[in-house]
Amino acid sequence: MIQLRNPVFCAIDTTDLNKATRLAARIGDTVGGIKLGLEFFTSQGRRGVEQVAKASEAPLFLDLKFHDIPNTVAGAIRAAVSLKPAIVNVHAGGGRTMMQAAVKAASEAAAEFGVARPLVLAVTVLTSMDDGDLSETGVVRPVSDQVRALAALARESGIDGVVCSPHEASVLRADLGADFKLLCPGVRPHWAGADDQKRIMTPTEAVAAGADYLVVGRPITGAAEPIAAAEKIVSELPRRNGEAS
Ligand SMILES: O=c1ccn([C@@H]2O[C@H](COP(=O)(O)O)[C@@H](O)[C@H]2O)c(=O)[nH]1
Repeated sequence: MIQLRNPVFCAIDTTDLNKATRLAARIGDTVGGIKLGLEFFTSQGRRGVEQVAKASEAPLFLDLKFHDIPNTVAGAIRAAVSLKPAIVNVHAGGGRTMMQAAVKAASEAAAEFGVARPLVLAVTVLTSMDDGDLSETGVVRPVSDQVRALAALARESGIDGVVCSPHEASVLRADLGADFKLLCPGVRPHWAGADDQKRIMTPTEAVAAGADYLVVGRPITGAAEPIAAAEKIVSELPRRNGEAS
């Protein structure tokens, strides 16, 4: 269980350590959490993550989307847990045994390091993909069917929730119940462009569809006034139980 002031995680996608640290320090009081992903981690590594996390009180989503054999993913999750993230993730396409190994490694590492176990989420189909993109990978059923199948497999494997687009949130909520976490990138306020995202909704629509957490990057980080952009997004969302006013 993670406590957030609101459901918005700001994706800080940059290779620049100072920029990431400054933004995390400033935006941590506005958004619910911050997200660091492959671009930042590949350039700045663990030390970079530690510095950014220290600059902000906000919970950290370490979005490294592990996709490898079970033993390798377990080792990577173990290393990630020592950075005290609130959320980590793997690709559901890695399969049942890999997802089970990830959850087990997260529990064991949390106990060993004396930290809270992060939520372990599974990425279903990337929000940058539509039916045509998916079929080019050899998966010929519609994105929505593939997301449902991967989410069901993730839940059976002990995973806490999935990364999906807001388009699939309502059906996954109906399929998998209230406790299964739905984290949605592909979120765009009406005043922002889609960029490379293909399955998008506005923040308000995404929450109404059943998303627990929203990930918003460029509409905030690319704005002339990132804090004002984040405030605008957050202020339009309904307040939910336990969220700060
Ligand atoms: O399916 C997915 C999984 C992860 N992401 C990540 O979320 C952010 C979105 O950034 P925007 O700038 O708001 O598009 C980014 O870090 C992705 O790596 C995703 O978009 N879709």
